[in-house]
Formats: sequence, C-alpha cells, structure tokens
Amino acid sequence: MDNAAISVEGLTKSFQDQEVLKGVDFKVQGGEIFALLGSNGSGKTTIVNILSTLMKQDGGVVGICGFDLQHQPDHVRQSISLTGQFAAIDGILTGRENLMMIAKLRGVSNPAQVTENLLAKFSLSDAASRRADKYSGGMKRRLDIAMSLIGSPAVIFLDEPTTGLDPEARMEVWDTIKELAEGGTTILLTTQYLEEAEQLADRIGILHGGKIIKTGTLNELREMFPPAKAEYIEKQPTLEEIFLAIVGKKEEM
Ligand SMILES: Nc1ncnc2c1ncn2[C@@H]1O[C@H](COP(=O)(O)OP(=O)(O)OP(=O)(O)O)[C@@H](O)[C@H]1O
Repeated sequence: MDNAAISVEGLTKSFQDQEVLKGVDFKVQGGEIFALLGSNGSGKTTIVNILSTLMKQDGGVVGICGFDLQHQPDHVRQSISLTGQFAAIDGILTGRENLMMIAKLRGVSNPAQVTENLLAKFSLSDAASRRADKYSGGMKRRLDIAMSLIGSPAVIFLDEPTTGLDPEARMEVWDTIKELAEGGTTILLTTQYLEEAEQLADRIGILHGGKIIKTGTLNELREMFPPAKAEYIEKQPTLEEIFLAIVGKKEEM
C-alpha cells in the first residue's frame, strides 16, 4: 500500500446482472481535492458508498490512509467522514445542539469548545441558537459539513455537496470546501456539475462506462484539446466541452 490518502485499484461492483463498476482505478494524495465526475447513474455514489464502508465491493483493493478497506474497515471508519446528498441534520435542534450532539456521540474531549470553533469557522455563530430547519439551504449544507468534521477526519467524502442549492449557496459551500483542503483535509467529491469540478478540484477523474477513463488537472485535460480559434479570439475549451469530447470519443471506440 502506498502513501496516497486514497488508493483504488481494480474496483468492481455489480447489482444483480448490472455491472456498475468494471475496474475503477485512481489515487488521491493527502490534502488534495479530487472530483469524481460522471453522468447520472455512472456509479459515483456507489464508489463513495464502498469507500466509506457502507457497501461491500465485489473485487479490487482500496486503501484509505494506509488502511486496507476490506481487512481494516474499523480503522478506515475512524479516518473518514461522509456527507451525502441528504443532510444528517436534526431540524428541531438548533445548529449548536446538532454539533454538540455529534461531538458527544464521537466522544471528543471538549465538545462545547469544538462546537463553538466550528460555528465560527462556518459563519454560523449568529444563527447558532436557531432551529436548523429554519436555515437556508446553504446554511444547512455548511452545518452538515461542519458536523462531518467533528473528530478531525483525515479524509472527507462529499457526495454531490451542492445538489439542490441555488448559485449563491453553492458558492458559500465551495468556499467552505476550499478552506478545508487548505487546512490539509483530503477531499473526494462527486459531482455532475462540471463547473463545480472546474472551481474546486486539484484533479478530476472522469467516470464513464464503469471505469475512470481520464484523470488529470483541468489544465492537463485542456491540453488534450487545442484551443478553438474563433476569428482573432482564442477560446479555452470549458470542462463541459472536454467532458463531452472524452465521453463521446470513448463511445466511438
Ligand atoms: N443498492 C442498489 N441496488 C441496485 N442497483 C443499484 C443500487 N445502487 C445503485 N444502483 C444502480 O447502480 C447505478 C449507479 O448508481 P449510482 O447511484 O452509484 O450513480 P451516480 O453516478 O451516483 O448517479 P447520480 O448522479 O444520479 O447520483 C445505477 O444504475 C443505479 O440504479
């Protein structure tokens, strides 16, 4: 097992006769934001569910923070946290109470201090005494991410962190995610928004047909496609154009 924070080799998974993952390979280094980009139903959530020990793989080897997923799932669980498409918040509790509850459940040594620090870090101190079901979509998602940070996991999985949010709330969540990575947390996020991958990711993996068909930084992916020239204006291809070109090419092969 190498030093990568996340290392996935030959991951396979089928549901009945539907082969969803056909040998997925990728690595994420510590402190990196890696975006798993794929269309609806391509298997992004399946990968996150397997990596976060919620679902068993059929084959392949996964290492998280040096622990083998199949043989050391408890160690893996202690190193990670997952924020899914549906927030884990209890709406009748305040923001502060939600954080305190998780801090106590996870047995952190100073739950009140951890709670106040997280409220401040996520700009939720002013709203801390309000019921969480009265929060805006962006505030709820920020609270959800704050809750997932209790216990300082080394790796965070964010499954479609901004699905259903309006553009302003999406930008708030993006800022939060960028700050986390700057603090050294490794982040694997799934998204179907190309702009999200473009904004956040150090590297992007394109999941298509059950495999990661391309991995690279946005610039590396861009270099595969020469800039399109329109009259005298040079235009860089957008990630959307790159994605469609890669996925389209793959289907022709
Ligand atoms: N528990 C399950 N039982 C049967 N089929 C499943 C199960 N979980 C996922 N699938 C199927 O596996 C495929 C991949 O689903 P998955 O949710 O991983 O895709 P996704 O890329 O996350 O999609 P989305 O962007 O819509 O969330 C889909 O065809 C889905 O119907």
